[in-house]
Amino acid sequence: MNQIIIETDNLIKKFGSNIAVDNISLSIKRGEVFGLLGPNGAGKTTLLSMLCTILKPTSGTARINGYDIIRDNSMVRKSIGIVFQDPSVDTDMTARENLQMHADLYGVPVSEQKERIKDVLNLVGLSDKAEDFLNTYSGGMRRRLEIARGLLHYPRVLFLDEPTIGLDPRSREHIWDYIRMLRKREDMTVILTTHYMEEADRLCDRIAIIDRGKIIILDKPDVLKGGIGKDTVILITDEPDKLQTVLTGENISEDIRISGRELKVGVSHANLLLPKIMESAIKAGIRIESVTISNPDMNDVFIHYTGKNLSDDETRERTGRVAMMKRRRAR
Ligand SMILES: Nc1ncnc2c1ncn2[C@@H]1O[C@H](COP(=O)(O)OP(=O)(O)OP(=O)(O)O)[C@@H](O)[C@H]1O
Repeated sequence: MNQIIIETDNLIKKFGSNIAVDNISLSIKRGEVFGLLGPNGAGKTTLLSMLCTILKPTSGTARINGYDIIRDNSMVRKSIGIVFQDPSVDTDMTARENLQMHADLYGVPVSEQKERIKDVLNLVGLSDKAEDFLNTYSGGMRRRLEIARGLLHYPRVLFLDEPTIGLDPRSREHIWDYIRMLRKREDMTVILTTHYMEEADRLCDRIAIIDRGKIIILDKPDVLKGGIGKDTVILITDEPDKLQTVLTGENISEDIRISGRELKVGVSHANLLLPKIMESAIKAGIRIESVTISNPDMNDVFIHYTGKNLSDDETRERTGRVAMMKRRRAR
């Protein structure tokens, strides 16, 4: 489990004067699910494309499964599976025909093709749909088939660029289950990019947040969430202004916001400070109607490190873009 399967050394990619990937060095362990988060244009796809040998680095290099991405690129390609953003299954074929065509492209020996196709279809839960035409598949099923296709040659590392974009919540859950199973059953390393913070949180062992081509922070989701040092205590009271004055006077927090009867108090460790907050309120004769503690989530982490919020407009816009792309392809 501790064996390093991906190692990058000062990887740089420039497009003219634009530095898309700016000196990235990182190590990823065998069997990890590793997430790359970042705003649009942060350099995630460029980094993945270099690791997949689709793009040549401007300088620096990386090793995957022991092979150098520049010197041994054909061995790197044999070690990896790729599922990139653009939906690319041919809808006029059955799932089996589609996999057959890709088994030929990947150079899977003919004698092994039947068994492998059976295996990967089973792995993504599409065995009973093998003879169905892909134009009858849902978006989630097509995505699962793309993952099956990326697994045909039994790669050690699977790259997933936005594996669940445009899918409904139930299909996303399905894809998450398959990714977890792959890691467990196949000891496969999975590198994924996503714009869904909850997805990254629930799925990834470690997450790197990238902005302007650089890794800003890299750690386990729990450490990232704990590290921004901010919980929010939400108090409902008839006297929010008075309570704010009391809490400020007691030096409990400088980050207190009032909205109607609600008082939001930003603190570093809510569990430790809550008794003190309640005690101060009681002493001042202020009645508290309810108390809730809100811990930081990955979205808070993302905003903290990038200053941007991906949870709303941008995600919706991207989802719409992919839906449009699919509609165009279907014509
Ligand atoms: N082929 C290219 N030619 C010129 N510039 C490029 C090319 N590919 C990417 N870039 C630029 O490199 C930077 C990083 O882009 P990249 O697509 O890697 O970001 P990203 O984090 O994957 O973004 P997104 O989340 O939108 O997919 C951007 O400024 C982009 O405009």
